[in-house]
Amino acid sequence: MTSEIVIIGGGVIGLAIAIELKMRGTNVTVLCRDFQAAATHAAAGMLAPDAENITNEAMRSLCWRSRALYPDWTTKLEELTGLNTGYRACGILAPVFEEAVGQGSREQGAGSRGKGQNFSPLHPSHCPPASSPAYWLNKEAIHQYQPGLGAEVVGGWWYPEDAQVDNKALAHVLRTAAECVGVELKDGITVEAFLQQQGQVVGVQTNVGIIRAAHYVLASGAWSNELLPLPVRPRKGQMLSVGIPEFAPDLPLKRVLFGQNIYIVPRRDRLIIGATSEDVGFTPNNTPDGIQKLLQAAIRLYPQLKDYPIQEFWWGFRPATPDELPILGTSHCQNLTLATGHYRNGILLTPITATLIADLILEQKPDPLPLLADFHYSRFQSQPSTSTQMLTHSANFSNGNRPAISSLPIQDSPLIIAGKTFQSRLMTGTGKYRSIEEMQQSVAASDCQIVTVAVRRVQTKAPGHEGLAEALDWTKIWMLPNTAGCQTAEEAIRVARLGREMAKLLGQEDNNFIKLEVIPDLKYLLPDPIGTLQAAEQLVKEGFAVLPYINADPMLAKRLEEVGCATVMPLASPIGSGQGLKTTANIQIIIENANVPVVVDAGIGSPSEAAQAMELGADALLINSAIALSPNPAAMARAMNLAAVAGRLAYLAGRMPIKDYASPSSPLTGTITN
Ligand SMILES: Cc1cc2nc3c(=O)[nH]c(=O)nc-3n(C[C@H](O)[C@H](O)[C@H](O)COP(=O)(O)OP(=O)(O)OC[C@H]3O[C@@H](n4cnc5c(N)ncnc54)[C@H](O)[C@@H]3O)c2cc1C
Ligand SMILES: CC(=O)[C@@H](O)[C@H](O)COP(=O)(O)O
Repeated sequence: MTSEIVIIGGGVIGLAIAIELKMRGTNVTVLCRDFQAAATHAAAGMLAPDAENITNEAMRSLCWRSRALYPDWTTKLEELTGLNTGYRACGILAPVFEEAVGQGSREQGAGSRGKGQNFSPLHPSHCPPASSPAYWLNKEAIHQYQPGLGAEVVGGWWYPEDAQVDNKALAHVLRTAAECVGVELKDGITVEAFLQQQGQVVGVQTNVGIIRAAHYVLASGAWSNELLPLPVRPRKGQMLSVGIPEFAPDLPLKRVLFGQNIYIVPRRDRLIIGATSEDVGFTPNNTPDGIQKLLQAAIRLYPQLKDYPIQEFWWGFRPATPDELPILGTSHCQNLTLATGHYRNGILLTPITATLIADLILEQKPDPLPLLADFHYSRFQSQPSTSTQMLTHSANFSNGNRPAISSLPIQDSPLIIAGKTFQSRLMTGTGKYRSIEEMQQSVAASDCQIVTVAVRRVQTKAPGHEGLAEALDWTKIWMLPNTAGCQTAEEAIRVARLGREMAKLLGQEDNNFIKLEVIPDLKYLLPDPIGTLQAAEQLVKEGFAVLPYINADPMLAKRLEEVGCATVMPLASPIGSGQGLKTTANIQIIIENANVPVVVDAGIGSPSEAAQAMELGADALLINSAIALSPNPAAMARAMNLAAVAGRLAYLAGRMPIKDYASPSSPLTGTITN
C-alpha cells in the first residue's frame, strides 16, 4: 500500500492531523494499533490553559490559540458529520480551601484582573496569565455563584474562557469526519519500526508487512518511545464517573470545578471525576487507593455527589515528556514529522496541532510566528543535531598546517540509529582492559558516543566489570547494553530486558537499545542465526531498538531488517581474534542492500582494517579487543577514531579506479627538451 502521508496513531492528534491534511488535498492513511486504547478516550475533556496554570510562555500561548480555535473547529466538524462534540464554553471555577496570605483583604468580591494589568501573584498556584481574564471570588461570592460547594471552600478563581469538550464524543466525531472526507483508517495495525535510509524514512514495518508513504507523522501518544528514542513516558490517570440522579436539580453543576489534585467535569447526565497522576509505566487497571483518593477529594469539593450512583471507572496514559511540553515539528528524518507528548493538554491542543503540523508538512511554511520552535525534539538532545552537517567529529587536524576536515568541500549526515543521532561512527566496548582507568582513558581518546556493556558481566560483577556503572559519564555516553554470554534466544530476551532496566537506572530513561548476541558456540563465538532472528523479532515487538550481532550473511541481514532491527552488525572475523576483515565480499553485499545502518563488529585488529571497513561504506564500527589489548590502549583508541574518520572520508570522497598498467603521475606532454 502506498499513501502520500501515513499517520501513526489514531488518537485525537493523529485523527485531527489526518482530517486537516485530507481537507487540503492529500491522501492520508491512519495506522492505529487500537483506536479505543488511547488517552483520548480516557481524558476529562477540559480546555483549561488558565485553570492548569501553565507557566511556560510558549506553551501558554499555544494553548490559548488552540482554545480560541475550538468553537469554529468543532462547529465545522459537527456540520460535516451531523454529530455533537459536546463543546461547551462553560468556564472553569477553581475553588481553594486556604486563602493565600493577603488574598482576602486585597480581593473583595468578584473582580477582574483585566487584560494586560500588572497583577502581583497572590496565589501563585492559580495565577493565570495577564491576557486571559480571571476573577477572584471571595467566600460569599463563590458559594453564591456555585451552590453546593463544600463548606471548607474559602474562595476561588473563576476562569470564564476555559471550556470543555466531551472527549469521547469528539473522538467519535473525528473518526466519522475522517471517514467522510476519505481518510483511510486502519485499525489493528501496529507499527513496529521506522525503516530509515540516509536521513529518510523509507517505510514502516508493521504487523502486516511494510507500508510505505512519501511522508510520515508520529502521533502515537504515550507509546511513541517504542518507535523512536523520544523521552515520552506514560503517566497514568485514573478516573470515574457518577450519574446525576433524577432527584438532583437539572445540571446542578454548571461549570467545571478544578480543585487541588481533583476536578469534576459536568456532562449532560453525569459528572466526570479525575484524575490521579501516577508514574507506574503502562500498569493497567483502577486501584482502590486511586479511586478512594479521587472520591474523597471530590466529596470534599462538592459534597452532594456522595449519594450519586457510581457509573464507571477507567484509566489512561498521558504522553508525558520531562518538561511537560509536547514534541512538535520536524525530526531527524526529512520526511518524518513529530506530533506527540501532549501530556495533560492533548485534547486542548488538538486543533492548533493539526493546523500547524499540516502547514509544516504541506506548505513547508515552517512556523512564521514561530509557534513550534519551543517544542522541537532537539531540546532533549545533549548535542544539537542537524540532518546534514560537515564531517567535523573528532579528528581535528587543525593544530598543524593541515586543514580542518570541516573546511573540506564534503558533506556527511550523522549516524542515525533508531532515530537517535550520533556524530561518532566508532563504538567501543568495556571488556578486556587491564584497569578501569585504561578503559576510561581509551573511551575518552576514542571520542566514541556509544559504549557497549555486557549486562551479564555487570550483573555478576565479573572481573573488570565492578564499578563499571560509575566509571563512565552516562550523561555523555549512550549505553549499548549487550547480551554477551547468552546461548539461546530466551536467555538473550531476558538479559535484554535487564539491560533496559540497567540503562534506566543509570539515568537513560529513554534508552531502548540492545546489542543482541546469541552465541552458543564458545570456540569461534559465532552467533546462532536462527536464535538471533527469533530473539530480534520478540525484542522489536517489545519496543527495543535491536542491533543484532551476526555472521556476515546478507540473507540474514535482510530478514533482521524486515523484522524491524535498528541496524545489522556483521562480524569482520571472530570476536577478539584480531584477524581483520575476512568477510569483505559479504559485508559489501549487506551494505549494498541495507536500509538500516551497517555496523562492522568484531575481529578488527588494526586501524588500517578499521579504515578499510569504513571505505567499503560501513556506517559504523564496533571495536573492543584491538583497543583494550594494545600495549597503549588510549593511543590505539585514538588511532581507531582517526581510522574511522579517514575511512568514512575516503568513502565519501570516492576511490580512484584500479588500472591494469602504470600511468605516470607527471604529464608527458609539455616537457622541456634540450
Ligand atoms: C486521565 C486523563 C485525563 C486527561 N484529561 C485531559 C483534559 O482534561 N484535557 C486535555 O486537554 N487533555 C487531557 N488528557 C490528555 C490527553 O488525553 C492526551 O494528551 C491526548 O489524548 C493525546 O492524544 P494522542 O492522539 O497523542 O494520543 P492517544 O490518544 O493516546 O492516541 C495514541 C494512539 O496511537 C496508537 N498507537 C500507539 N502506538 C502505536 C503503534 N506503534 N502503531 C500504531 N498505533 C499506535 C494507540 O493505540 C492510540 O490509539 C488526559 C489524559 C488522561 C490519561
Ligand atoms: C564488546 C563486544 O561487543 C564484542 O563482542 C564485539 O563484538 C567486539 O569485538 P572485538 O573485541 O573483536 O573488537
